[in-house]
Amino acid sequence: MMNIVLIGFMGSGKTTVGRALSAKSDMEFLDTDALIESKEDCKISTIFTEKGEAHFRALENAALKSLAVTKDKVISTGGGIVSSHNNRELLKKAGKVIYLRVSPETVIKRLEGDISRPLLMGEDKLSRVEELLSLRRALYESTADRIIDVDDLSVEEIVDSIMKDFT
Ligand SMILES: Nc1ncnc2c1ncn2[C@@H]1O[C@H](COP(=O)(O)OP(=O)(O)OP(=O)(O)O)[C@@H](O)[C@H]1O
Ligand SMILES: O=C(O)C1=C[C@@H](O)[C@@H](O)[C@H](O)C1
Ligand SMILES: [Mg+2]
Repeated sequence: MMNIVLIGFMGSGKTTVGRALSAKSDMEFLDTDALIESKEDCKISTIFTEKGEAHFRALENAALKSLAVTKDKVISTGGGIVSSHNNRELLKKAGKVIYLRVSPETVIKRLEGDISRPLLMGEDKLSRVEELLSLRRALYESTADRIIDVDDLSVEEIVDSIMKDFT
């Protein structure tokens, strides 16, 4: 089977849902953020502070390219991966793309106290999330084969909803 690729904003649950989907479906799990951290042997927050966002985006594009040749995997992505046109093309080629759509309020609730997401570190997080989402919303939607509104769904419900498409 082709890959299942999860996209969506920070805190939408791509990593959490991807891992649970992998466990339930017996498909291997890959996460672009985790691939970058292990290849660079460095936390994403450190890559951002020491090398900058542009460098991180180059690493992310390379990670995604390396996944384009895989199959039968569950692939979770970084929240900003849709920002580049090349990435959007690679995502569509990589497999069935599922957008986990989340509201800004849910993002804030889920990531309260989190310090691992460098783009959400300053004051007034809600405005920051709304601003980033307004730049990305259309990109997530146009890249996705399917959209799931996840605000009111448990991880298990999301996993089951995705698996229904493949049985
Ligand atoms: N459906 C859900 N219901 C409740 N909590 C959830 C749900 N999905 C994810 N979470 C929680 O939200 C937090 C963020 O989830 P996760 O790290 O999977 O997001 P992500 O989309 O991978 O974010 P990023 O883009 O930054 O990698 C975690 O604490 C996770 O347990
Ligand atoms: O939304 C984003 O731009 C990001 C999301 C995370 O998954 C990481 O890829 C990184 O923190 C950047
Ligand atoms: Mg993640």
